[in-house]
Amino acid sequence: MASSSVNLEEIPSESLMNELLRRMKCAPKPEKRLILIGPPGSGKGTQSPIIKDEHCLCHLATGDMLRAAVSAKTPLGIKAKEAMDKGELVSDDLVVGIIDEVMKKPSCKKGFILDGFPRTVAQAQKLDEMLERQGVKIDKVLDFAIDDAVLEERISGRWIHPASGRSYHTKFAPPRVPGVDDVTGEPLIQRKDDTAAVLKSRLESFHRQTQPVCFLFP
Ligand SMILES: Nc1ncnc2c1ncn2[C@@H]1O[C@H](COP(=O)(O)OP(=O)(O)O)[C@@H](O)[C@H]1O
Repeated sequence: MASSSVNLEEIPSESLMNELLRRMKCAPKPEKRLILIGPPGSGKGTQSPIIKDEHCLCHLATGDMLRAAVSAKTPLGIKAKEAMDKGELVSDDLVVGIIDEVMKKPSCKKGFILDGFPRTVAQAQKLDEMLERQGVKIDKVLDFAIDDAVLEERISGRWIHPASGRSYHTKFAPPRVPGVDDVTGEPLIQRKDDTAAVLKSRLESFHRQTQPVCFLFP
């Protein structure tokens, strides 16, 4: 058996124990590949971490990845920022490139949750090609069919912890301490696109470009 090059002595015992417990819990879990589709504020980002932990999957949230790229001012982030600020979709080729890469992460070995991808028919066709190359398929598509009328209150009260993507809501899911993340105590922020005006544009993009994707799945 190959000897590990990692010096385990430097890793805290609690971290080692937690990782061992996680591996024992995850080992018997079947592989699962899920797509979550729904309008902004429909609950994809809230439900994903719960599903991820229960089924030992990686959570691939294209919005979070794009926001990280924008904040790091990477070439990808600079290209994506303008569309995101307007609530429009980022170009298919940019997003397809991201997903193709991250799906290969070791943490996606048991499967993944696609949150916010595919968002166009072209992206769905590219996803089919990626899955065929990997010899895997989508097991379930969860359609968060929420009425537009309730989304503005959800979006305008949403606060997030940027580093983890954990989301809160001032009325429906308040943090234990106002304004700070329950786990790290770090400050929460509101997304630049979480305003009534930008939501209108995001909903228009959703109904025009993303909703047709739902009809691709039996
Ligand atoms: N698959 C995608 N294709 C194109 N643009 C995307 C995609 N995923 C996210 N984006 C961009 O990132 C923004 C935020 O995405 P996300 O966090 O999933 O927000 P939402 O709450 O609208 O689902 C979107 O409004 C869009 O500009």
